[in-house]
Amino acid sequence: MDYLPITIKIVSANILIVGGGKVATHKAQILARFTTHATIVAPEITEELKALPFHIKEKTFEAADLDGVQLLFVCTGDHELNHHIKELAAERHILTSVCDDPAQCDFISPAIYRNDNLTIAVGSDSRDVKRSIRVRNRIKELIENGTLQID
Ligand SMILES: C[C@@]1(CC(=O)O)C2=NC(=C\c3[nH]c(c(CCC(=O)O)c3CC(=O)O)Cc3[nH]c(c(CC(=O)O)c3CCC(=O)O)/C=C3\N/C(=C\2)[C@@H](CCC(=O)O)[C@]3(C)CC(=O)O)/[C@H]1CCC(=O)O
Ligand SMILES: NC(=O)c1ccc[n+]([C@@H]2O[C@H](COP(=O)([O-])OP(=O)(O)OC[C@H]3O[C@@H](n4cnc5c(N)ncnc54)[C@H](O)[C@@H]3O)[C@@H](O)[C@H]2O)c1
Repeated sequence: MDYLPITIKIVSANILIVGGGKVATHKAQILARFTTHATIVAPEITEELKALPFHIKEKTFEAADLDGVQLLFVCTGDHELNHHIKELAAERHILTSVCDDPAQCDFISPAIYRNDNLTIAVGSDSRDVKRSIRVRNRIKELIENGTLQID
């Protein structure tokens, strides 16, 4: 077991997503359920991502974009670039998740079910993300059809 499940207070954290494609959009949509305070940097950014209440920097990533960042999602489609950004972030001790390389992740995003203040987060230590999503969906269904009581 390499990963400790914890919940992090992010309301005033400096969060950066590098990348503006399918995966970055997906991560940002989940993030937007928890905060309005994040920055996106990428030369091409989807319309769905631009519609979120985040700070958009439509440009190529530079090392200076990491200044002051506390939590980083590296989500470009370029494996080498992702690796390079992770190295820059490590020098700066920034907690980083790399979308295409679980072994490089300092943290991993679980599949989340949220009901008021109750959060159920399902993870597989990065081994089988489809299983995490499947189990989260089953729990959600059991709660929503009344089979699993949470009150
Ligand atoms: C749960 C969720 C949370 C979130 O993202 O916030 C999440 N991935 C989600 C979606 C999703 N991921 C993938 C597909 C396409 C599946 C398909 O092919 O059909 C979809 C579905 C979609 O996009 O709809 C594929 C995929 N995922 C990773 C890789 C790279 C690799 O493993 O090498 C590849 C393969 C790329 C490839 O090979 O092409 C990596 C990671 N994905 C994780 C989390 C972490 C492990 C969590 C755990 O411990 O289980 C980890 C390790 C790192 C991280 O990202 O934190 C979120 C669901 C949110 C929700 O439903 O609410
Ligand atoms: N972690 C996950 O949940 C998950 C899920 C599915 C896929 N993936 C992996 O994620 C990766 C990204 O996939 P995608 O579909 O989002 O790719 P994509 O091609 O849709 O998007 C790539 C993004 O990277 C940006 N980019 C490229 N060069 C850049 C630079 N120099 N600076 C800043 N941004 C730059 C582009 O502008 C674009 O917005 C793939 O390797 C895929 O295997 C991860």
